[in-house]
Amino acid sequence: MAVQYSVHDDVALLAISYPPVNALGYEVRKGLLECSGKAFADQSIKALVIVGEGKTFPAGADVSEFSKGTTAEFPLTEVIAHIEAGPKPVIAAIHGTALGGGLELALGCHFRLAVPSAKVGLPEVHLGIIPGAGGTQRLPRVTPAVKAAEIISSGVHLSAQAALKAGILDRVIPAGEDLRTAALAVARSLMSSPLDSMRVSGRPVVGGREALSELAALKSVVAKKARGMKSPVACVEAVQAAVESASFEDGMNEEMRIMFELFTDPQARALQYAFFAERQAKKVPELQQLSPSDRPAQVQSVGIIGAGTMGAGIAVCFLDAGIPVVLVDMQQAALDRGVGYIQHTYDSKVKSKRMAPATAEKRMSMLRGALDYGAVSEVDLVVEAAFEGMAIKKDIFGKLDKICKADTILATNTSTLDIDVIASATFRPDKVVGMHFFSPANIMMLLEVVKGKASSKRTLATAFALAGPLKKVAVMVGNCHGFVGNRMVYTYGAEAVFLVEEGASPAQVDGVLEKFGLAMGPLKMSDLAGLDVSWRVRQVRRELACDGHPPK
Ligand SMILES: C[C@H](O)CC(=O)SCCNC(=O)CCNC(=O)[C@H](O)C(C)(C)COP(=O)(O)OP(=O)(O)OC[C@H]1O[C@@H](n2cnc3c(N)ncnc32)[C@H](O)[C@@H]1OP(=O)(O)O
Repeated sequence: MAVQYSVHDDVALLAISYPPVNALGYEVRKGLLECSGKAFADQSIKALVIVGEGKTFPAGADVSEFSKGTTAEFPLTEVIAHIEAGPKPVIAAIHGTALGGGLELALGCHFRLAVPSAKVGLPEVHLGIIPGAGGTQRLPRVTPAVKAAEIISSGVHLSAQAALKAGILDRVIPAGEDLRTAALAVARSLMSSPLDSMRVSGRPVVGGREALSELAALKSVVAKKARGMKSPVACVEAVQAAVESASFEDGMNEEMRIMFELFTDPQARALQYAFFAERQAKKVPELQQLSPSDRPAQVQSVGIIGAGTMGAGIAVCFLDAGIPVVLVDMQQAALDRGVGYIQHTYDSKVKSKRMAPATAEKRMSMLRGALDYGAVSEVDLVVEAAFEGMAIKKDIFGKLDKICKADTILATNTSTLDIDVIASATFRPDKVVGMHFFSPANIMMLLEVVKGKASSKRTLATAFALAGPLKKVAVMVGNCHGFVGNRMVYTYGAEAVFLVEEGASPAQVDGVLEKFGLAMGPLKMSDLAGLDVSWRVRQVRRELACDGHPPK
């Protein structure tokens, strides 16, 4: 049973049990409709509570159904309308993440209660769609329309406190208090209250038509940032429809029209594919069911060799994850530049109010600069981010092997070079692995974990597990020239250069691709990564080339 029904005196408790995230799939929607109908019809029941079993309130509609077409059976919009229109108060008791359809369900309830650690949001925009079960119409009826549009178009997850402040939640219970007990008490306190004012759909849009000029301004900001993505703009338009429509029903019809248009769009299909692909990438067969000795090592300190753009960017990733860093460079000037880059990164976050000054200070206090390898002798992991040259890398790894404690994992950030050759410079090839970050390392999400022929499961599992705290998407790749990311970039970059050779200006080439939606054109990207790096890579590719073909 996807929804379990239990009676607590005069309150019915509907517990959604549909692992892993209680997504609102067919069985859940059917269960909610049946169980709420049963409670509404039972004279001895005076109120209902909806909770999620396990780790969360529903985290959204079941995205896996989108391509199967089963969302049309017991549509979520109708389930929510049935609950909202019902004759008895329904309390949403939220823990974990009430996202997308989950928050839409809660907004259809008459009271929203949450634990302090709960998060809520409408992240549909990341799947190329808009909240299509009333979210764009109900959210602006509990929080100002412009704020609603910001929340929906950004897909941000709000903390329980922020959601309470915004009017999205009605109460946050103190930490440690039992959610179900608190929800049952709220249900009892509301049993004889009139329901009309508790039905969000019956309320006016917060801010009314005066919000329209601010919404228009927001739409142009969002359109600029969206770079061709349709859903962020559509999110604002759906909220505009809430303001402009004569009734809630008219607004709902417009939401449905926009949703229908986006639902089958290739952008939505691609983003939904990416959603599942990212999760699939986590499931590396050989790293499933690890024996205790193969499980990831605790990484409590990190050494980074090379204070250039990559090294400094990687240092920021670890500092942000709360892991102390020793940054090593052989040149004082280079070390100063690297530390300066890190300081500048935090200063700009503080300046733009994205980080509290105390947090920035704490991160900087976890950074130590050094001019010799001896400084990393005791760290758990070293990430080498020196120049892209095999002789340099082998020399560094040989030295690290002698200096570092026996169980230190040695990772290289090489973007192209053979991990096995680098590992051969050590007496611990099982503890050598590639951890290839993409420039700028503290911003780009992808982390290639490169598997050498001797890399042990524990080494690979450690590098892979770091993706969590580093907030990266890790992908396990084989050891070949350029791995996966750069093999794609070579072809893409080469075509860009051919266009320049044929007469287009670099600005034109980048401009067209940026207009298409890329954050940065390929030629700007080469500038950022360093033209010297590309040059070195081309030299190696030429040396490795066989009969004029690129290396395998
Ligand atoms: C009509 C409505 O407006 C339309 C919608 O509601 S669209 C859906 C909106 N909701 C979302 O986009 C939320 C998507 N999910 C998430 O952000 C995250 O999964 C989460 C924050 C809930 C949990 O994160 P985390 O703990 O890191 O677990 P994560 O690995 O992402 O997911 C766990 C599993 O749940 C699945 N899952 C998560 N959300 C899902 C969803 N909405 N539908 C189907 N499966 C989902 C994942 O595919 C994964 O399955 P797997 O173990 O088989 O690979």
